[in-house]
Amino acid sequence: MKALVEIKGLSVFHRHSKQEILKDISLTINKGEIVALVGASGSGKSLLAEAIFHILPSTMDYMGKMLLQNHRIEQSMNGKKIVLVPQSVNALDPLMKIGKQIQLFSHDVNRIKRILNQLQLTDNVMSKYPFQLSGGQARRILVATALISNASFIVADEPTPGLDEQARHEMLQLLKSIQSDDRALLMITHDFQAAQEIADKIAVLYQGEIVEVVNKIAFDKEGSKLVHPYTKALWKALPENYFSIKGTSYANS
Ligand SMILES: Nc1ncnc2c1ncn2[C@@H]1O[C@H](COP(=O)(O)OP(=O)(O)OP(=O)(O)O)[C@@H](O)[C@H]1O
Ligand code: NI
Repeated sequence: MKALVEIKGLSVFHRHSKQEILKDISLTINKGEIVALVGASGSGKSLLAEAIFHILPSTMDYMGKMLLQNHRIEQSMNGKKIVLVPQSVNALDPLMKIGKQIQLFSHDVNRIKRILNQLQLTDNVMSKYPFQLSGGQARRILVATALISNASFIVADEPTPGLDEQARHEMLQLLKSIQSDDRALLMITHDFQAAQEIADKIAVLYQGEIVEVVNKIAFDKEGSKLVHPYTKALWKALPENYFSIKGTSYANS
C-alpha cells in the first residue's frame, strides 16, 4: 500500500513550559485507508488534528515531520489538498448561508446534491444560515463540505455526536465511501464502535502517546490480540461484549 500521509515523531508542547501533550507520535495513513484515532477526552486527539493543519493554539508548538505524498504539509493545503471537519459546529461561518459555504469547496451541483442527499439533508438547507440548523444538521454540513471537496486527505474530528441512529449510520456509510475514491480518512472519535465499524486500523491514544495500532483483523470475538489495557477496556465496553454471557459472568472478562 502507498502511504498518503506520514506523521513521524510528532510532539506537541506548551511553548512556555515545554510540557509535552502529544509525545513522539508516528502514524502512517495509506491511500484508500480509514484510520480511526480513539482515546479519552483530553488525551490530545484534537491537538493532533490541529498540528496537522497548522492551527494549534498560539500557546503551543510542535516538533516532528508531517508529510502528504512525501511533501511537507503546509498550512496553504488547508481546504484544498487536506480538509478538516472540526469538532465544533461553531466552525461554520454564522453570517454565511450554507450554500455559499459549501460552494467554497466545489461548484459541482450534482456532486453537492448527491452528498447532501446521502446525509439526509434536503436542498433547502442551502438557503439557511447556521443558526437555523439543528446541531446534527450542522455536523452533517461540516462533513458534507469535506466530502464535496477534492481533498485527498480528510480528518473528521468527532463526526458522529448529536446524530440519531439512522443519521449516524448514514454518516458512517458516507465516510466509508471515501475509500472507493483515492482518498484517506482519519476519523477522530470517542465512539470505539464506529471505529470498529468502518476503520481499517485503529490508533489508540493514551495520555498523549499512541499505545497501540490495531488492525481490523485483530477484532476477533475474544479481542485477544489487543495488547494495551486501555484498548482492552475500550473493547470490553462495547455493548455486544458487555452483554455477552461467558460462563456465569455477564461481562466478557
Ligand atoms: N487552546 C488550548 N490551550 C491550552 N490547553 C489546551 C488547549 N486546547 C487543548 N488543550 C489541552 O490539551 C489537552 C488535549 O486536548 P484535546 O482537545 O486535544 O483533547 P481531545 O482528546 O480532543 O479531547 P475531547 O475528546 O474532549 O475532544 C487537554 O489537556 C487540553 O486541556
Ligand atoms: Ni477533541
